[in-house]
Amino acid sequence: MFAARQASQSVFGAVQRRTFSATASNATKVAVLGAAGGIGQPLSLLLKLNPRVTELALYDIKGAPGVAADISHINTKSTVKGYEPSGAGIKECLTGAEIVLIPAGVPRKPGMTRDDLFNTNASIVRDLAKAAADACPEANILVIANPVNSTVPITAEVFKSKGVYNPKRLFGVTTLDVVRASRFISQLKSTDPATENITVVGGHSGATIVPLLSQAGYTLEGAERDEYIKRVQFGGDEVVQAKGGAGSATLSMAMAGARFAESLLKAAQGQSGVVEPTYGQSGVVEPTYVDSPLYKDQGVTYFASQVELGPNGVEKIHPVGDMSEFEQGLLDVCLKDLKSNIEKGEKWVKENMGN
Ligand SMILES: NC(=O)C1=CN([C@@H]2O[C@H](COP(=O)(O)OP(=O)(O)OC[C@H]3O[C@@H](n4cnc5c(N)ncnc54)[C@H](O)[C@@H]3O)[C@@H](O)[C@H]2O)C=CC1
Ligand SMILES: O=C([O-])CC(=O)C(=O)O
Repeated sequence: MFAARQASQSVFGAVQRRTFSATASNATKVAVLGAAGGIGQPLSLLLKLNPRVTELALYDIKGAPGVAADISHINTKSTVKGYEPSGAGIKECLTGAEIVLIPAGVPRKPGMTRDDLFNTNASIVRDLAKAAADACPEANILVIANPVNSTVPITAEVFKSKGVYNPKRLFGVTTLDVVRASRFISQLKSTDPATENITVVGGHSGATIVPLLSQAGYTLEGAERDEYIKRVQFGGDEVVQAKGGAGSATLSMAMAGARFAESLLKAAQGQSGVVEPTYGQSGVVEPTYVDSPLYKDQGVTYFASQVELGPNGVEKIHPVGDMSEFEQGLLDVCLKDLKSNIEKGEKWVKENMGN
C-alpha cells in the first residue's frame, strides 16, 4: 500500500520530492505532435514535470520552438527541443521516441459533433501516423485527436500499409472519460474524487462512452442516473459550450493525457498491478481504446476496456465484466455507433492513403 502510494505520486510530487529519480537506463524520449495547441502546451508542461521522461520532443506546424524554449527553463532534468516543418522537422522529432502523443487537429465549436471534425482531422492524423511509422515504428502511439473512434483505425491502417503495425502499441486516449466519470460521481456521493476510479468502456464520443458505475458498487436511479450518464457521455459538450467557440477541453485533457502516458511509462519500467488511486493517479491497468478481440464477432474491431499495460504496450485486454441490465442497454447502443465510426475511418484511409 505504502509503495503504491509513493509511486502514484510521482508526476505531481516530482518537483517537491527530490528523492525520486529516473535512471539513465530508463531514458525515455516522448514526442508531442501538436505541441503548441490548447492541449499540447499544458500536456508538454506536465510531461516536463515527469521524472520518467528524459527527452521531450515538441512538434507543431507552428510555434513549437517557442513552447520548447519556455518549458525548457523548468528545473527538471529532461531536455526539451521544439521542431517545426521548416527546421529539423518531424523526422528528427520522432526518431528514438518511445511514446508519441498526437493532440494535433482541430477542436469542436458549439453545435458540432466530434464526427464533424473527421474531414479535417483524418488527413492530419494520417500524415502524422505516416511520419511515425517511418521514424519510430516501435513507439507507443497515443491518439488524442478527434474523432478518436475513427482516428485510431486510420492510424492502424497507415501502419499496416507500411508493414509495421503492432496492435499492442496503438492507443486511443479515453482517460478523460474516466476522469470525468470519477469526478462526477464524487460530486453526487460527496466522496473524495481521488479515490474514485470508474471504469468507462466503449469509445470516445456521445453514446459510445459507457460508464460502468455498478462495478464500483454504485446504483443510481431515475433522473439522477440519466443526468449522470448524460454528463459523462456529453461532458465534452459542456466544455465546448462554456468556451463559446474558443475550443474544447484542453486543461483536463492535458492532465488525462499525461496520466495515461505516465501509466505507460510505469508499465514500461516494470511496475505491475493496479496502483491505488490518488490525485493525479495512474495505474498500469487503464481503460483505453485499442484493437480488441472483445466484440470483433460483431464487427467492432476497436474497443475501450480495462487494458493491462506492460513493457510491450498492451499486455492483456480485460473483458468488460459484469454489468447491470441498464448498462448492457447502453453498451448495445455503443457497439452500433462504434462499428460505423470504425468503418468510416478504415474506408476513408484506404481510399485516401496518398503517397
Ligand atoms: N481524446 C480526447 O479525450 C480529447 C481530444 N481532443 C481533441 O484534441 C485535438 C486538439 O485539440 P486542441 O489542442 O484543443 O486544439 P488546438 O487547435 O488548440 O491545437 C491543435 C494544434 O495542432 C496543430 N496542428 C494542426 N495540424 C498539424 C499537423 N499537421 N502537424 C502538427 N501539428 C498540427 C495546430 O497548429 C495546433 O497548435 C482536437 O481534435 C480535439 O477534438 C480534445 C479534448 C479531449
Ligand atoms: O468534446 C470535445 O470535442 C473534446 C473531447 O473529446 C472531450 O472533451 O472529451
